[in-house]
Amino acid sequence: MSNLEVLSIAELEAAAMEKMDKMTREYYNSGSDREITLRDNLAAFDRYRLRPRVLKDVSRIDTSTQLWGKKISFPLCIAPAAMAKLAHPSGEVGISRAAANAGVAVGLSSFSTSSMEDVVAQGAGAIDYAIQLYVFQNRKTSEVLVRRAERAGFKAVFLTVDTPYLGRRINEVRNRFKLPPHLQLLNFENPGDVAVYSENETKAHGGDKGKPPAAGAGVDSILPQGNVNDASLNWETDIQWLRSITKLEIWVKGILTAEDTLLAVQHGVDGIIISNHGGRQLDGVTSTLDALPECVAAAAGRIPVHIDGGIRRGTDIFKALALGADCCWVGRIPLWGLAYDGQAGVELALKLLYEEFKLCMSLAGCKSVKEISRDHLIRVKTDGTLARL
Ligand SMILES: Cc1cc2nc3c(=O)[nH]c(=O)nc-3n(C[C@H](O)[C@H](O)[C@H](O)COP(=O)(O)O)c2cc1C
Ligand SMILES: CCCCC(=O)C(=O)O
Repeated sequence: MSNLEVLSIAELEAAAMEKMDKMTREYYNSGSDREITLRDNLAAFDRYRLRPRVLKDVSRIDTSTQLWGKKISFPLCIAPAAMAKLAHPSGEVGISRAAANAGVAVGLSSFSTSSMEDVVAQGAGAIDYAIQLYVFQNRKTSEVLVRRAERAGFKAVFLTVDTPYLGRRINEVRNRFKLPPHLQLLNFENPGDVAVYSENETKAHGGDKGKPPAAGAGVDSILPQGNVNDASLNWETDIQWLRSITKLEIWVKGILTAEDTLLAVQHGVDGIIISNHGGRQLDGVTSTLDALPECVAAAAGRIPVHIDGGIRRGTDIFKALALGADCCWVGRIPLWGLAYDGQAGVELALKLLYEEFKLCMSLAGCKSVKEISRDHLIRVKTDGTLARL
């Protein structure tokens, strides 16, 4: 496989699989429980076909769009995903360099294995960054992180709201997920913020294979007891709390309904990301593409609506835009790129997606992203017949 030329994201995924150890591969790729949502995120895109228009002079195509007042080369950015150095030593820095070369924005996980300052430095002002935020029981941990991101030049906070508790990913428990000792979570400053367990403590935390694993023996074992995600997070007080500690744009990541879209608008958030955490949280929730139309209708143009989950091809980006998304984000693909060939692998992934998207726009008769509309799609019903939107 590794000797073959990688010509699609599917081939990149296959090539990356050979490069990762079992713990990393399964941590990156899996979803929660039966993985119904993980699979449906991808399948949803196949429930639409394209309705191309012809004779539209597509000799010049503009794939670009705007995000945070800056041009991005096409509507596809890099979603925050934890611990990229499990894939490759260049980690989030490699991803950031690739994104800067491709002209797209980056979301950085709270749990990155490169420091936020190092990551932002790679963009040299050419691209923008969002810091993804987990709100911990010790709010000070989150506050310090946000203030540091503001100083480092991030443009937005992505408040992840689908994780009051982490979903149950069987692989993490079975593989006794643990951050290898040579890696560190570099966005945390105080020793008690994240847990670095000794061998004995790891056992006490569920690492003893002879015994059933303790609750929280998955990836959340990197958090110390007493400072896990704050499950009391709520609309009534916490957008306001976040607003009181930062001037950055506040985006809510993890919305799947019109009701929550309306609440996001009412609470003055700057944008939302339709997301189910890549099928890693509540299994059985709707695919993000299926959730998108009701959220777009509820937002009614008042705030930008972005989407992540299951995007693997240029045509997927096109379909999400046709259903009203302003921009798409990818989580696993950059990790696969990194595992395959470091920064160059991420660049390859972004190039493939860019070229596929551009070709799709051309062949569907769209000269600019603004021209992509619901009229370019038709839905495949369960009985196989087609229905206009
Ligand atoms: C290995 C991995 C780690 C992730 N870590 C985070 C994280 O730290 N914070 C967060 O908000 N989302 C996290 N996500 C979710 C992504 O931001 C995104 O929602 C998801 O990956 C999109 O689905 P896709 O992988 O199909 O593109 C993670 C996803 C993966 C696969
Ligand atoms: C405690 C780390 C959580 C990372 C994450 O969000 C994920 O694995 O999906």
